[in-house]
Amino acid sequence: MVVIAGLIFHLPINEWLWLISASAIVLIAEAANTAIENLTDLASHLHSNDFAKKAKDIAAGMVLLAAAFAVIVAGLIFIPRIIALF
Ligand SMILES: Nc1ncnc2c1ncn2[C@@H]1O[C@H](COP(=O)(O)OP(=O)(O)OP(=O)(O)O)[C@@H](O)[C@H]1O
Repeated sequence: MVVIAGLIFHLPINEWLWLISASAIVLIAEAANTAIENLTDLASHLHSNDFAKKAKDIAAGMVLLAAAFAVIVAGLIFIPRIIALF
């Protein structure tokens, strides 16, 4: 959707770089989160453990922060252009 919107609005190269960077950060955070979840399950042997809970919650928070950053970047780029359409 972001790529299609970027093509429709003919974004300049610097804004494409922000969008690509934000998307890459989300994918990297998701990959790190998945790796941490798997390592945590391995280390905790799938048993309930406070350290395992904290590790998974912090890793999930990392993805949330990355997603929030991507939403802010996309909002700053697209909201003024969408408003200008009306
Ligand atoms: N071994 C554990 N001990 C204690 N709490 C755990 C443990 N494993 C998971 N939890 C808690 O359950 C929540 C969900 O864990 P889960 O492994 O399903 O991760 P998830 O964030 O739902 O992963 P996914 O990315 O697959 O959706 C964690 O955020 C954590 O709070």
